[in-house]
Amino acid sequence: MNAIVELKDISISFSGETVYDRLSFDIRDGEFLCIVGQSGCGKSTLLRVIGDLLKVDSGKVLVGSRPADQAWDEIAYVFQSPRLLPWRNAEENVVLGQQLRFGRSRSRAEMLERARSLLELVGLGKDRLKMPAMLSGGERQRVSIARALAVEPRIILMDEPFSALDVMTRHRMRAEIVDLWRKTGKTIIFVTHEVDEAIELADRIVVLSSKPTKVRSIIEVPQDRPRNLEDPALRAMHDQLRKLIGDPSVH
Ligand SMILES: Nc1ncnc2c1ncn2[C@@H]1O[C@H](COP(=O)(O)OP(=O)(O)OP(=O)(O)O)[C@@H](O)[C@H]1O
Repeated sequence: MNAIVELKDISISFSGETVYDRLSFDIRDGEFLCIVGQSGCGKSTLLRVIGDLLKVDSGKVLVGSRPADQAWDEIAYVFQSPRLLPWRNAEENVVLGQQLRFGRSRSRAEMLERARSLLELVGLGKDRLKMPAMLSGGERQRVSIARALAVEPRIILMDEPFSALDVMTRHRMRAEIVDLWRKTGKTIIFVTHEVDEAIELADRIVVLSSKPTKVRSIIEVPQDRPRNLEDPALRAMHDQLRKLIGDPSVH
């Protein structure tokens, strides 16, 4: 499979402290990649580097074979908190994402139609006119996923998108994101501090070391989805990942 993101020997320091020390790995086109590692090892920073919100001190970041600063149109973000405008209803929030990306090159009617079909896709067809305050946490996060899809990225960067949700909703959202990933064929790069979440979702799991951060291991998860985390092979993977991460606060 072709690489859609290539990180080559990237190094970053903040105020003299090295975060990445020649970190390298590739992300495959269309894969669901999870990134795990100790708190503060640089998982979120990696998404900012791929999304060109942060420059590297040295090394190369290629997105779709282009330097990251020329590839912003390939990417959309879903953050831990949905970041919706409270005075715009669900569909207008999805329209706004498109206005910011496409400006006047796309008509309002087109943007509205796309917003509606994506809200339908994420299960909010009937809620499209609700204001964010009238939506549950999971529903708000679904709006932010629809907003990300609306700008037609090839890659969606997700930074612990379900960690603020209650346990039941979190489990449902995991199943939904796998379903959406299958339907849309996007590449998903998903940061999590929950080992089981990574095992449930990923094609591959990148385990980062603590700082100065390198790739400690890349683990393939070949099992069909939906996955039963009680499967002995997945239990063993869970233990292996926890050992590799080496942090008691990572579940
Ligand atoms: N703009 C910045 N200025 C200074 N230090 C920064 C900046 N951004 C990140 N860092 C530092 O870089 C390191 C990596 O941060 P990052 O948020 O990427 O970690 P993380 O693995 O996502 O952590 P967590 O799991 O706790 O969310 C941390 O030590 C953090 O303090």
